[in-house]
Amino acid sequence: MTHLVSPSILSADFGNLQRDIEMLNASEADWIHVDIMDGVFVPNISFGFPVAEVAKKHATKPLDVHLMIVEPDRYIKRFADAGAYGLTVQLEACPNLHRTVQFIKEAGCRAGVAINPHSPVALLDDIIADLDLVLVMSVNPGFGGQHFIENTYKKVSETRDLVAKRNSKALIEVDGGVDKSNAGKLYTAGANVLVAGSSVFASGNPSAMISTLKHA
Ligand SMILES: O=C(CO)[C@H](O)[C@H](O)COP(=O)(O)O
Ligand SMILES: [Fe+2]
Repeated sequence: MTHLVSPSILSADFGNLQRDIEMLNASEADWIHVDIMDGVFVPNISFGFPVAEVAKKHATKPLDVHLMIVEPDRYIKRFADAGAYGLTVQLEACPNLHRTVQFIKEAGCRAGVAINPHSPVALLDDIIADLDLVLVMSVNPGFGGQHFIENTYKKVSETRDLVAKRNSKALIEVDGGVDKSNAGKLYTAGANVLVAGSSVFASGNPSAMISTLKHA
């Protein structure tokens, strides 16, 4: 079973971003999670291309870019050019999701789709075979440091069942409120990739916390 950790730089120190990314390079982190928020799809604005490019410049690990933006098709090529390894769009932001997924692949990136806490896993039924990643949101997107929603475990196991049923190769990622208290249970439910922002960067020893999450 694949167990990866993707620390979110949303919780990094932006005054010392290079230092924090070098810490991630030296840690057991597998990917680096980059949260793009537009203030329209979500009620918060995080950062855009310049910060993603700094992440790419210093990171030795793949960038796992999570687009919490409306009309993501307009920006897929630019994030691919900025060095994204994976591009994950929100299902709720994509009226033509199949086309968006093809755009991501044509841009040379792994294609991910995120579902919000209120969106049923069944909405992925006819797209999951085309995906490299499903991101099950365990908070309402827009902010770091929120409380983990318990219904996520059920959704992760439903996603695992759908991946098997549709013979999909998609990894299952969970994002929001992930910490050492829920990481092991998420892996047991079927998660492959855990995103963690505040639990990593607010801990006294981020690198050790990444290892704790990876081996939970
Ligand atoms: O997509 C996100 C928020 O919308 C972030 O990736 C997520 O919240 C990570 O932060 P934390 O681990 O602190 O919850
Ligand atoms: Fe995220």
